Amino acid sequence: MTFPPHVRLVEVGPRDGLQNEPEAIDTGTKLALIDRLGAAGLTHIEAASFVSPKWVPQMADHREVMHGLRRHEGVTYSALTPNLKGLEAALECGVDEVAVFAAASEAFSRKNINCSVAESLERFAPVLQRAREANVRVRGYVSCVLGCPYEGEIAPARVAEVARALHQMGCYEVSLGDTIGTGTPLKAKRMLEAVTRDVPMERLGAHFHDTYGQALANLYAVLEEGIAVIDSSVAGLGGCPYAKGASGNVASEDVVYLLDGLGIAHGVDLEKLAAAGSWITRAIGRPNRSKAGVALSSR
Ligand SMILES: CC(C)(COP(=O)([O-])OP(=O)([O-])OC[C@H]1O[C@@H](n2cnc3c(N)ncnc32)[C@H](O)[C@@H]1OP(=O)([O-])[O-])[C@@H](O)C(=O)NCCC(=O)NCCSC(=O)C[C@@](C)(O)CC(=O)[O-]
Repeated sequence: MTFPPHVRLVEVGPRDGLQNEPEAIDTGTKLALIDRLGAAGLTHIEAASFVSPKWVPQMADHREVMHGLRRHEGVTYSALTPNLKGLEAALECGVDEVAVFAAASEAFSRKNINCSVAESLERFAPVLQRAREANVRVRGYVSCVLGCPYEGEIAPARVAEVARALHQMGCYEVSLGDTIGTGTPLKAKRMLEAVTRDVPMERLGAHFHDTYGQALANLYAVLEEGIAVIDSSVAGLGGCPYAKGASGNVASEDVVYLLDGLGIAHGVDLEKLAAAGSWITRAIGRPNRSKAGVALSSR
């Protein structure tokens, strides 16, 4: 059993965590959260999403968020950009990095971005081209890697195919999303085994939701295989607007606690992170879904 010596956390709370909130969250609250996350030592923060405000109203203030950032040194502030329109707007706002998002499920792709998987990949090609010209790195997501809310089981070979396409078109990293959190450790290992036949492990990240309480177990399983990039959301905020019933990402505080226990370096100050989690859940009136966060904050 060999764990990676260091894991990079990609904090997706301000985007994946907040995108599904039914009540409007003011830009100031989002900015204060992002600031606290940077102060806690997170080096990669997904801050906004340049998608259609009709589709995801909560992310409509993407410009204000990007312009209002109090930037911490060494932190990459990224945003989702599903097409050229989103990319151009994100570049105007000085985004450090962008992400395109595909799915391993046809039905989910249509619900989420209104096109087939093949069409989405075609749409991403000019996004990658333009981002390259602007010297901005592109991350790729594959959703539904361990199950789809519409199609059920997803074949690992299909996940591998989409991950390979994103990698080949120039995504520096491909994040594997268990969008609805139905995965279990053995399934996660098998999926990863299939994907790493086509994409090197060091180019992959794990993006697991915790709907069935399996996210930490799944992360442990893929850490054992060598995954060294983990997406997580402070206080376990979130859910996907196009995956009914899906709960938040694995909580960042819980991941940090797990990594500490395994002796894996991560560079995050757990106390500050837990304080950020308590603060945002109070600010938006949500339960804190991080067990470690709740335990630390109530000491
Ligand atoms: C992709 C589209 C735009 C296609 O949507 P569409 O309706 O097919 O596109 P369209 O080109 O026909 O445009 C429709 C309208 O949207 C506007 N528009 C078009 N593009 C943009 C843009 N970039 N920014 C702002 N506005 C935009 C466009 O200008 C037009 O405005 P109108 O003329 O009607 O006023 C739409 O389906 C969309 O925005 N989807 C976003 C879905 C989304 O954000 N989902 C959540 C993120 S993915 C996720 O959470 C999963 C992940 C990544 O976390 C991993 C995991 O857990 O699995």
